[in-house]
This record gives sequence, structure tokens and C-alpha cells, in this order.
Amino acid sequence: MIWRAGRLATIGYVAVIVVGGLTPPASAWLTKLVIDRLAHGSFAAGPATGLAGLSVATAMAPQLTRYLDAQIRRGTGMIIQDRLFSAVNGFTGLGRFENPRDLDRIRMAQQNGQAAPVQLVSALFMAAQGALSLIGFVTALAVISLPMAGVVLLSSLPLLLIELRLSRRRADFLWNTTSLNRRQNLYAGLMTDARTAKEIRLFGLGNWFRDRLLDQTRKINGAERSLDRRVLFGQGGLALLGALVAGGGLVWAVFQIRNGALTVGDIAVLSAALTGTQGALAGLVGRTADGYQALLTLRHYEEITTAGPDLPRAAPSRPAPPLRHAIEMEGVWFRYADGHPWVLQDVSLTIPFGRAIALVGRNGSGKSTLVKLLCRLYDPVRGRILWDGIDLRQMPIDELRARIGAVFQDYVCYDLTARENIGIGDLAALHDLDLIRAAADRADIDRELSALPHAYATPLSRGYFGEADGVDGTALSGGQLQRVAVARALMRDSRDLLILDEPSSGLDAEAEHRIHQRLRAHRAGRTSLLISHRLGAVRDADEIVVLSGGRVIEKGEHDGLIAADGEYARLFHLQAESYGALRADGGGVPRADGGGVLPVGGDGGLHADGGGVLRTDGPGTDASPRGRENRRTTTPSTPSRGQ
Ligand SMILES: Nc1ncnc2c1ncn2[C@@H]1O[C@H](COP(=O)(O)OP(=O)(O)OP(=O)(O)O)[C@@H](O)[C@H]1O
Repeated sequence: MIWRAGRLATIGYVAVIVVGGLTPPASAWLTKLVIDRLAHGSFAAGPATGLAGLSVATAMAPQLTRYLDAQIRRGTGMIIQDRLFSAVNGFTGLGRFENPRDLDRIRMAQQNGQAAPVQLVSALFMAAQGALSLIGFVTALAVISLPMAGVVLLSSLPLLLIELRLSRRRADFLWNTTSLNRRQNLYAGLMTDARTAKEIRLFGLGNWFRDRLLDQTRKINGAERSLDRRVLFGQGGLALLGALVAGGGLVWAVFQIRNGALTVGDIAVLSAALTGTQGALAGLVGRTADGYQALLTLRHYEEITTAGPDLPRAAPSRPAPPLRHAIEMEGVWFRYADGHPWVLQDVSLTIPFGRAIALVGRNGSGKSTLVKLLCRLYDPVRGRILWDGIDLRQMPIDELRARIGAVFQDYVCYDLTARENIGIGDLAALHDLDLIRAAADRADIDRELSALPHAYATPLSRGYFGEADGVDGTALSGGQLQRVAVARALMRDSRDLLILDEPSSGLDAEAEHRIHQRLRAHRAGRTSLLISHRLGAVRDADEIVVLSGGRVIEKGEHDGLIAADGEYARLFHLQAESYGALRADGGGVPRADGGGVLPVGGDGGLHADGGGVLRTDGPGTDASPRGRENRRTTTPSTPSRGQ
């Protein structure tokens, strides 16, 4: 990786390391020569010039090392980011993004993975440099005194063991504190996010979150303190041992010079060698330990980049064909994790080609989960989903997804321009403003976007764009953003399946009416799945499927379901009642014959068929018990379940 990041820089780095490693022992030896020659009254110009050259190299080495190190770090950082995010984008399902351990691993890989390869290689190079210096010094020392060299080498063993142990503890500390860091980031993010600022201020949560943040920080600090103590005792003990060896060696040398066994010049080599050997040893061991720690950190990066697909493809592999017949769910069971409750239980349903299917049910009944399975964001635990008879698991996921347009319940507004926010629904058409405007028009948002200060070039974000970017961002209302998300999905309206999960939950009555009118016209003859709690919006679907507790409990057309007087009819009437008015004359009653209508705007709302109208806005409104009674009498008295 380092080699790929920059060959010249790598070669330069190695050269600097070799020179840097040999310089200290060479300097010590040249110093000895200078002293000895001067002591004997001879000329020492040669060694002195060598010394001068070496001091130039010593002065330049750190600057060069820093420069080359940064060069390599930038190059490898790029490669690491590329590999890491390619791997993350290769996680085709959602499971890994919901697993805290996997998320920690991704975060570790992202935070430390970039530095780790350079850390590892620079540790190796520096260790090699330390080794070169060590060899030089020990050789010099051995020339003067073999036992002394042996003592110095032996004293390095505890150093090596303790440093390796400490580096494992450092790596453990990093891993063990990732969940604390995760929560620390969470609370810090909550306190600085514009989206949470309102509630935090209104509910007075600021200090409560700050205390939680500080609690995490305290725990991290505690773990770090205990690590620091170990380092203090470990490295303190080593320093003491080193000082004892060096001090003892010097005292021994002074006695040897008095006895005439060593020259005055020897003491220069000896003192440089004693401290130099200790330094080189500490460098060698320390850098080896750093490299070891970097390796332990890289393990997380490796685990992410080699994790393989989270949703494996089943054999034999089949291309995803254009939909011609139907999408079928056969006995699908699903839960989010082992031990969690079943969210879908034995669900079988068919979405025939060209038909508009609606999915309704109470909160938590599994509607959005079913949508996620259709997009293959998860695989069924049991059962299968067929696309024209082919199991979704056999198709390349991107081919399948290219055939689907969807607006999810938890839609996203990206910190991008209005044009991009819609255009990313079909990247190939990102620059086709006419297409984008047509989609916006179908989602009933074109007028508002055209009126923005920079029209479609206006960023839909105030947090990331400002004067410095030469263009001011803006914020849209919740309902407007939802229509932007619908427009994004409609960029793919020529695709085989259109999924609309609560596309109008945040819209005002008029906007909701208009968008449903447009969607209804748009869905005609197309394969689509609409989820909505506004039952008036789904009534003219070709088939309405009712989910309850993860099971399909009813299926059929609106009229049939109302006539069956089951769960759908109950929810429909309940909702109708909540509008607070029922017409006593039968015209305003959600009728068993399918005439029931919820008007949502001044233009008569959804009363497509002119049948019974439940009005919120005009004459005929009747919230009287008589009106309600009347409704009851118009529903069949012998309910039968659709399914
Ligand atoms: N990512 C998840 N991990 C674990 N459980 C989940 C997850 N998403 C949903 N659930 C659980 O699955 C069940 C069904 O959720 P789902 O979102 O499918 O319901 P829904 O019918 O769409 O509800 P709503 O009408 O409120 O949108 C719920 O009990 C929910 O707690």
C-alpha cells in the first residue's frame, strides 16, 4: 500500500532511515578518532570533516523524514479511504449498520485505519533505524568491552517484553473505549444538531445530555488513567534499569582508564554507546511495539474490508428481468435478529404486474419491514420473495434495485441543492433539469422550488452552505421536503415497481389531496405498492392488504373489505369518525357499497365517485350520534374476514 502510495517517497524514506540509523554510531566513532588523534598530537582533519558531514545529515534527517512521512500518509490515507468506503458501500443490506459492534469496527477502521498503515511502516522503518544504530553501537561497545556489550544487550530483554505488553494494552484500550466514544459522539452530536436544537431547548435537555457526555468522558479518562499508570510503572522501571546500566558502565570505564586499559577517546565512544544503545534499544522496542499496536488496529480495518457480502447471492445466479407477471411473497417470516420477536409471520401476497396494491395496518404491524424485504435490504428468515418466479436472492442486488423506485417513510433530505436532491433518484438524469422538474411537478413541489432564491440550484441546507460558498442555502418545511422525496422516487417512474411508504404523512390536506390525485393518475397501469394510514388515499387501489401483528389478515378491494366489516372497515370507520362528522342522510356515510369518502380539501377531497361523503369543511357535516348510528346501520351485520 505504501509502495503504491508513492514509490519515490518510499525510496527516499528508506534512504533517510538508513542514513539516520548509521549516523549516531558513526559520529561516536569519529569523535573517538578526533579525541585520540588530538591526544596524540596528530592532525584530525579527516574525522573532523566526516563529523561535520554527519551533523549536516543529522540536522536534515528529521525534516526530510517528516516531509516524506506526510507524503506517504496522504497517499495511503487515500487508498485506505477508498478501500474502506468501497467495502462499506458493498454492504448491501442494513443489518451491519444496525449492529453496534459492526458500527464500532467501521468507526475504528475509519478513525485509526488511515493512520495505522503509515504508523506500522514508519514504526518498522524506525525500528530498522534503531536496529542499525544498535548494531553500530554494540559493535563499537564490543570493540571496547565484550562483557559490557553483553550486559547492555541483556538489559534490553525486559524492555522488549514490557513494551509489547503495553502496546497490546493500548490497542485493547482503543477497542474497549469505542462504545464509550460512540455514545460520547452521540451526545455531542445531539447537542450541536439543528434538528434536535428545538426540543433540547424546549425540554431543557442541554445539561442532561452534557452530564451524559461527561459521564462517558469520565469513564474514558478512567480507563486511560489506568493505562497511563501501567505505562508509568513499566517505562519508569525500564528507564531506571537503563540508567543503572549506563551509570555503572561509566564508573567501570573511569577505573579502566586509570588502569590504562582504555584510552580517553574510548570514553567518548563508551558514553555515546551506552546512552546511544539505550536510546536505540528504546527506539527499536518502542517502534516495534507501535507497529504491533498498529497491526492490532489494522485488524478492524481488515475485518471490514474483507467481511464479504452481508446478503449473499443464492445459486444459480439469475439476471433481474423486467417485471412481466408478478412479485410474490411466499410464506415469509422475518425478525430483525435471533431472539427478537417475529415481525412478519407467514406472509403471502402477490403484487401483480400493472396493479396498484395498498398495504394498511396499525403501527408496528410490519408494513415498512415488508417494503425493506421487497428492496432486499434484509432477507426473509423463512420463505421467499419471487420476482417473476425468480428468488430475489438469486439476482444481483443492484439490478433488482435499479428496477425499483421508492419513497421511504423515514425519507431523507440531503444537504444538496434542490436539483440534486431530486436528481439523485436517477443519477443518469442528474443534469437533466427538464426531467427533474417534471418529477417535481408530479410531486407537486415544482412551484415552490422554482420560487427559491436560486431556484433548483438552491441548497436545501442552511448548515453546510453560506456566504463563503457564494450561494445561500435554505430550509424547506417538513411537508415540502416530503414532496421533494416523492419527486426523487418519481425520477424512477419508468421502473418496474414504485413503492410509496407513507408519502403524504406530513402534508397539509390540500397538498395531500393533490399529491394523491397525481399519484393515483400516475400509478394507473403501473405496478405499485402504497402504504398509508389515510385510508381514503388507498381506497381505489386494485387490492388492499391488511397487516396485523405481522400477518396478512384481510385482502380485497375497498368495497369488499368494508362489506366484510373486518379490521379494515373498523379502521376506516374509526378514521372517518375522527374527522368529527357523519352525515345523517346517508350521503356522508362511509358506505358499505364503497361510496364512503374522506374529503380533504375545498374541492371535495377524495370523493371520486360522488358517493357518501364524510366532510370536514362544509354543509352536511353531522357529528351527531344519529349520524354515527346511521353509519353503523349501513355496514353489513355479518362480517366476514377478507383473509
Ligand atoms: N431496524 C429494526 N430493528 C429491530 N426492530 C425493528 C426495526 N425496524 C422495525 N422494527 C420492529 O418491527 C416492527 C414492525 O415495524 P415496521 O416499521 O415494519 O411497522 P409499520 O407497520 O411500518 O409501522 P408504522 O405504521 O408505525 O410505520 C416494530 O415492532 C418495530 O419495533
